[in-house]
Amino acid sequence: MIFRETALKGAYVIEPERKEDDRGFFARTWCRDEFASHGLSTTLVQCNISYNHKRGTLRGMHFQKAPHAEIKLVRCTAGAIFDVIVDLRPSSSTYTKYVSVVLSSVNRHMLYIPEGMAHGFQTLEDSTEVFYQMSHRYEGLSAGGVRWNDPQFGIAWPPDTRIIAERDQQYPDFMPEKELS
Ligand SMILES: Cc1cn([C@H]2C[C@H](O)[C@@H](COP(=O)(O)OP(=O)(O)O[C@H]3O[C@H](C)C(=O)[C@H](O)[C@H]3O)O2)c(=O)[nH]c1=O
Repeated sequence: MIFRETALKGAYVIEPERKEDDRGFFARTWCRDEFASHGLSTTLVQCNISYNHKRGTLRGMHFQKAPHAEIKLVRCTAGAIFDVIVDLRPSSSTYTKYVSVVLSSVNRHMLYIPEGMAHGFQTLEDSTEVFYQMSHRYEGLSAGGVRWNDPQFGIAWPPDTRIIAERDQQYPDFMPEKELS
């Protein structure tokens, strides 16, 4: 796998290395030793699927509050997503900055998301499916979120007619520091 750190420290775009032959190709999408050698978590507690009927479906921006903060490895196994992470680590030099990347069933790129980041995506195609590996179990009572269109972050989402859950529309404006309490 090829690991490229993003502008947000600790977040990586990971590209599977294809072993091609005339049948097609084989590639690893996760390897404990390779992840450990890059200083990335090898803790796997839960795997999730997110299936989305329509292009323009926007889920996020979500995180779990401490002590249930989670590391995520996200990839798109059908269709394509505009994937976004926001740095919510007050001590980080990129606090409140975001990074976006297109993950698709064609490029097979993955996004490794460390603790302290909000994550969300907008689907770019109908029938888009996302696969997650999580370092921590789901703790609904620790679920936190910031709003996808919060001016504090200024995320440049692809223009589209969006499908967004009521909860995701209603997060209050981000208040630095207070949000992470
Ligand atoms: C995340 C999660 C949810 N659920 C249940 C809770 C609800 O009954 C149902 C849908 O949950 P929710 O509406 O929070 O799903 P999303 O809006 O897709 O949330 C996800 O969207 C953004 C993009 C993320 O990065 C997280 O994976 C996650 O927060 O699944 C579970 O049972 N286990 C889980 O790990």
